[in-house]
Amino acid sequence: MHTNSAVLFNENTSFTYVDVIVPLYLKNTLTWFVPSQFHNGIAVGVRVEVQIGKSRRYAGIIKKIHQDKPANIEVKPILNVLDDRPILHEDQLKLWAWISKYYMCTEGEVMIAALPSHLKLSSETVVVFNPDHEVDTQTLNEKEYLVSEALEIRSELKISEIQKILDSNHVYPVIKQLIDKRICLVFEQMNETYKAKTETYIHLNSIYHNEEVLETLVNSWSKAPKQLDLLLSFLHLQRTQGDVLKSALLKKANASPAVFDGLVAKDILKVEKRQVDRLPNLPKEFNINFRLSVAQETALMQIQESFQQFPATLLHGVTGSGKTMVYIKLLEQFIKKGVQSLFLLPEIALTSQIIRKLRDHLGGHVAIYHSKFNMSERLELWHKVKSGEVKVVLGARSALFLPFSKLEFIIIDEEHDASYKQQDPAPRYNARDAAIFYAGLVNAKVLLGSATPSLETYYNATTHKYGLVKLSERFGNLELPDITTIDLKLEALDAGQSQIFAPLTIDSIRATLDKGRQIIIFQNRRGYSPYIICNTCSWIPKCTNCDVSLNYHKSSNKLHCHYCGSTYPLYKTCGNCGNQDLLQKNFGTEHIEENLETVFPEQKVARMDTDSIKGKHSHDTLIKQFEEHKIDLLVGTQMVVKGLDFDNVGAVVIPDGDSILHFNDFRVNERAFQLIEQVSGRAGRKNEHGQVFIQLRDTNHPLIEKLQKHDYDAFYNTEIQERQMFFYPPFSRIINVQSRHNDAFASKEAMTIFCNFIRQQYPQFVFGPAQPVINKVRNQYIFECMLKFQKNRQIIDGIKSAIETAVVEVLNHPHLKRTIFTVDVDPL
Ligand SMILES: Nc1ncnc2c1ncn2[C@@H]1O[C@H](COP(=O)(O)OP(=O)(O)OP(=O)(O)O)[C@@H](O)[C@H]1O
Ligand SMILES: [Zn+2]
Repeated sequence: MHTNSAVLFNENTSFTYVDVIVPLYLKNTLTWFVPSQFHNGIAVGVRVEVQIGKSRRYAGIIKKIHQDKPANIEVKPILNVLDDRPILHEDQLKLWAWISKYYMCTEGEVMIAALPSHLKLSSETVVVFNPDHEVDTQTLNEKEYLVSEALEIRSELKISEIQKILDSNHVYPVIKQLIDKRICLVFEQMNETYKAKTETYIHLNSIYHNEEVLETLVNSWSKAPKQLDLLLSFLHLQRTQGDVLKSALLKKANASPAVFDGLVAKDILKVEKRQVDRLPNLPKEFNINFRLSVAQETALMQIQESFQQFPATLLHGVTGSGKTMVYIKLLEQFIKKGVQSLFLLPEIALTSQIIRKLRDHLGGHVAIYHSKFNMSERLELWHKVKSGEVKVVLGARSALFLPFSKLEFIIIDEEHDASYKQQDPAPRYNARDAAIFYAGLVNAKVLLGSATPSLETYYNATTHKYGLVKLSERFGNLELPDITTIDLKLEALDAGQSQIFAPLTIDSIRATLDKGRQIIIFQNRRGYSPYIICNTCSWIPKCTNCDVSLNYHKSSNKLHCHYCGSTYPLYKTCGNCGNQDLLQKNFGTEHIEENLETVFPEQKVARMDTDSIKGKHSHDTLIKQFEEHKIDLLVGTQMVVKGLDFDNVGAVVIPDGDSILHFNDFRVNERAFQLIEQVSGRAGRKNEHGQVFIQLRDTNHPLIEKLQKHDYDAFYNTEIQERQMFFYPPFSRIINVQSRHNDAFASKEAMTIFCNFIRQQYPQFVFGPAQPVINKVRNQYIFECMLKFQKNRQIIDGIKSAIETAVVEVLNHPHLKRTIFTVDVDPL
């Protein structure tokens, strides 16, 4: 009975509760009770340790503090407060909430995408020992020491194992400390392959920091005079230069590594492997050593005027017009004002080229947020952005989630790029659109840049929802390249030397090479040949998990599935009729590379696609080699298209234009125009006029003439009419829904029930169920439907809630409960 009276007593005083976001797929935000000892530590944006279920623990983020006891459920207490101040601002949480609502995912899923892994902890988290960090054990308390010692021996531990080691469930604060002290890292599969560059620094064992002890050591030195010499050189260097690099020490003392190792063995010198910032810490200085052209200057002024009037402005500047220089000028102004800016780029365009350019002119004011950088660096940047120390962040879509304190300017370069949209997993958000929403929240100005804007953005600009500024000439008054078509109906492929290029194309390539200029060959397909087909019965080998045709890769001499990565041995005979007459149809980048090597044996050929950059040549190395003219012919996929700036490209060749122009999607024309105009735009950017050669059969395709005139407006005017006629975006909104199940019938039934449910309410909006072109991936059968409807707030909200109800409805059928639904809002 006395327990009851205790509760009664407490209910008179007010209880404090917190709503907490945890990095999980959970439909509803959960609520915890805050024990009184934590009352002073809690705030919105602070991480707390919470338990879900019997044993799983998470570091969640406080979203709301309140006094409303949730009805009908037992509320558990939070276990710990992990931060002494919020790790993000309330505006960030508003952005999370918007993304979750708009893109129909949970805030937990947004949290997973938004936070660097070092800020996310859960029972499943694995922490690893940081091999590059010398642990100064004196700075650790007993618990931290125990864990760091265990980590050093075992190199990785699950959080549950750490709980055992400490014989306590309260381990999150200890782990947080160890992360802050850089002794442990949170393990992430993705980063395994990335090896940060390290340099070896030397320290004196701290017992010799005491002058007397050091003197005794030196004076009583007997054997190994070379070691003593080295030690003295070290002491000298340390006094004169501060941090001592091992390489510098050995050079100065002219000593061998063995002598050095002797001093380490005696525990006199200590070795510290320090991760080198790939980017040197540049001074925060400007170096604006260029002048804008008259056209650029005018554009700059118009952008500033437009900022007074519109929340977002489109800079529509042709390829090579120098949009980057205009961005740099604007960034300079915002930095000088003391406020922050965010420069977003598609991941793949985030190369050392653009990084170099920004840092050349804006120095240490620019920081980079890149998935290639290690996790400690990302955590450090997180804090520097929050404190306002960092003024400009250059990054891909996830940089939007950084905790800016006074963000006033967002650049979204190559705004048309589909990789701003995250495909898988959820949140399936478009960082461009989320950035525009966020800018509205914090009152920042947005500049969208592109030579080939998306239809949606150009529509917004021409209907005065956004401002529009044009930059219609290339810098240095260079002309845009000439586009020539090579008609494959008339020009047979060169049967002798090449099954890929027509003789006319080869002649044109040769003429360009003879002038000492470089060439880019664009083919949007990896591998050797996209598919193999039986000449007798037309059988095509397919992936048994994914129902897509397999691609032959010569380097592995195997057939590859580009969807699930499975490989298959090469077929010698047809799997259907047994005939041995198998043909390779079409060609991928690998085949082109090989072909060029045969036709141009004297020239250096290289390939840039996701296969080639995994190996010894990284994306950046290839770009650098091409810049330095060490490569004559560069074959590549989309990767060669994105915003690259080379000075000596004489020609761009597109060997298979038809495959770009014919594709089963309502955005085919937009994609084709963007792709061809962008890849063409890599030619003739400096000095001399560039050429583009497109091999194709469909030479009368209406896009070709518009491309030849580089007439975006003509393309837009035709395309926008078609969109209106067929009620596609930007005139309508689309949500795609897919069902997946390892049983084909179940998947179809699930989608059918789903569609019927939505149809009851919105009969005219549902298109489906349908089987997508690729209808089996990783042994899951896929069915889909498209919901297409008016851009009307009420309808959109209605449809979204109907989708949620319909999913629940389907999953209520016992035999369908394992169906996976994915919802893609504004799919690309
Ligand atoms: N004002 C200027 N002074 C000196 N060089 C300039 C200036 N403007 C542009 N350039 C040079 O012209 C080239 C093209 O500029 P930039 O790369 O900014 O074009 P862009 O508009 O971004 O093109 P794309 O859309 O094709 O990526 C670059 O090498 C750039 O350094
Ligand atoms: Zn497959």
